[in-house]
Amino acid sequence: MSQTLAVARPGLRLGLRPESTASLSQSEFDAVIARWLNHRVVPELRSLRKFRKRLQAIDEAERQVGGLDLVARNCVVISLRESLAGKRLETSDLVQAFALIRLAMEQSLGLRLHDEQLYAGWCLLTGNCIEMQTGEGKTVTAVLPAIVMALAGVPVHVITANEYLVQRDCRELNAVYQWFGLRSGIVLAEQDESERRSAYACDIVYCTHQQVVFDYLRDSRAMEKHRRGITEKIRNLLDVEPYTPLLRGLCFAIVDEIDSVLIDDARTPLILAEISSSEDLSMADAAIALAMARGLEEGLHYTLRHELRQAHLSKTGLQVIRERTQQLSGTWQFERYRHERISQALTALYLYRPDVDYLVQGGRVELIDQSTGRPTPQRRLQHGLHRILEVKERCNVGDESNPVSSLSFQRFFTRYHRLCGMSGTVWEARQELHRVYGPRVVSVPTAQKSLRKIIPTRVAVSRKTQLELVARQIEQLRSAGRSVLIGTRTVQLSDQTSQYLSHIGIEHTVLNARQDTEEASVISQAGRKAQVTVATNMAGRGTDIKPDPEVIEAGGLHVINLEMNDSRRIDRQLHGRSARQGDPGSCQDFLSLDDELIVKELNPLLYSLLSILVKASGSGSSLLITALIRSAQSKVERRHHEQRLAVSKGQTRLQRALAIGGGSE
Ligand SMILES: Nc1ncnc2c1ncn2[C@@H]1O[C@H](COP(=O)(O)OP(=O)(O)OP(=O)(O)O)[C@@H](O)[C@H]1O
Repeated sequence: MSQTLAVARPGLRLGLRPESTASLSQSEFDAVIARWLNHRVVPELRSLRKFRKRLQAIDEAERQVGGLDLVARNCVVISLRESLAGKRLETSDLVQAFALIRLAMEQSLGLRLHDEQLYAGWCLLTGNCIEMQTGEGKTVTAVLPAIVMALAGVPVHVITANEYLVQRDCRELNAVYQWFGLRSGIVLAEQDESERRSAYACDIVYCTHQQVVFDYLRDSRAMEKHRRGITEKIRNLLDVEPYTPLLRGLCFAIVDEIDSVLIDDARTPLILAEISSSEDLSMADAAIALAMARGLEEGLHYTLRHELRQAHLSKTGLQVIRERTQQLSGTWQFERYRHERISQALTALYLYRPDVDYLVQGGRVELIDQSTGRPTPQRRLQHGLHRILEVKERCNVGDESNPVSSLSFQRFFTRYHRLCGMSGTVWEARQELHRVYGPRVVSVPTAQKSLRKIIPTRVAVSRKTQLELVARQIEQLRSAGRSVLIGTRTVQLSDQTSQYLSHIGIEHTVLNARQDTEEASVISQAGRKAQVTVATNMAGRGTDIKPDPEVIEAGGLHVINLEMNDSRRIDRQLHGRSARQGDPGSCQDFLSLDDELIVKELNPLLYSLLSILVKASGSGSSLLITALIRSAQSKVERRHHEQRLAVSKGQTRLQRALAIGGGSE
């Protein structure tokens, strides 16, 4: 059986599955997948009311299997496995699978799945995306479709937003998978090829979207090289081992935090860097471009468009550069290259800031993901910009790393046979998600009424006033016995806040892209009595802060958001760290007029109006203040939406061009 690539043969998207890693033959495997991934197989029940009948059946099945001893129960699991992987698929099998999973969860984790979670699990199985409020237990819900699919022999990818969640979720849920005799594995950036290979060979793999896309690109590259080598092989009659891909096909993916992964992160394609030297900018050229750019004057030689992160050279600017590069040889003599390099150098100098847009760590420039607050070491800016940033920050990385392949998330995720996902904040993005990726969003009701108290947004006249007022609030909350989480968008503000709190003697812990080694322990302590945690969005999405019983008694965790995020969804994720699973808690956006996003996005007239309102209210709140702030945020949301569209279109064009040229990726 030959190995095929999804890219090369769009009809055969299972092509990356190697024979050696599965017990089924290819045709059996395809039949299972096709049957499983056919929408008609699992009846869609898009309301909890319609699902009630099925819930009764699950309860009944659970009562029956609950009374069995270990041996009898294992026999039930084995026959279910055979049945799920067999010729016909019965709804009764699914009911039994759900009943067994609920039982397994209770026995191994001491946690009983709510009816709402069972309903959400069913929706996932049918290829939908579910919106469940933050803290309602999506992580454990994903186990339902993961186990059903894995028992049926379908390789499952559980994809989440960061490696902290990858490790946490797999570790916490491993006992349930073992209950069914299934193997789960994790893929991390630091792993070598053999570790990745054994992780992908597991029934259920936890990984980030970056890792799975990189591995897919690597497989594609390796197989392309192998394919090209065939003629040579035949010519020389050499017997060379075929390349075995890491991935076992793109079959079924459950994407946790789906709006972060498929929406927020889809503005830039992922780039695979490899050793080669001709295409990217050399260190020497980057240094020349920077030196030239430093000698130019804003307004006269160039203009900056902050919102688009672009620098534009004026006619005078172009003329000056032409004169100054006359002595240089090579590509410097081409107008287009000169223009592009100097524009990129201006962008690197004035539109990318350390500790806000990137970190300099271990002699490398690492971009900070604005929605998660985490460094993204494998992401590189295109067209030489990353190299210029490295030279700007005096990183001596050499000329070794060059981009060779790129793939947008839009293209990658639509290659899965079935894609489903979950998030607490996906409703706003439902249309884009459906249009671009396919799944529809189903809203799942909460198991218990949310007790989260949302305090109206306040805006302080300056950063200084903001920190003073927030510090006062922290004192009050601490003396009331509550715990406090202070959220910032940038590493810079988290450092500034931490310095201020230290200065006035408020004890606290910090979690940001620079101080991320203690992540698990910072999170585990964040719910303690009088505990103050200052964190970037690293402590946002997905993080489960468990307040101590005495903190819950005192009113739970209070979240203060100091900086507006690029989208309301990210703000809401931060709020969602409070009041989880029916506990009390509260949250507030406490912004400042100095907030970069407000300053940049509001037009001068509206900004003046906002300043007047804020000053008149004494750093307070009003509906009009909130509306003005939201309008600035909506502007960014619209722009990002357009950027995602541009990435999609760009990749489609590239793909068409390659198809004409006969390329595969
Ligand atoms: N059925 C249940 N019974 C009791 N506790 C549960 C149940 N389901 C989940 N939990 C607990 O609720 C907490 C929150 O779960 P989880 O982190 O999965 O929520 P989430 O919906 O993914 O939140 P977020 O949207 O913030 O990521 C966890 O501590 C989990 O153990």
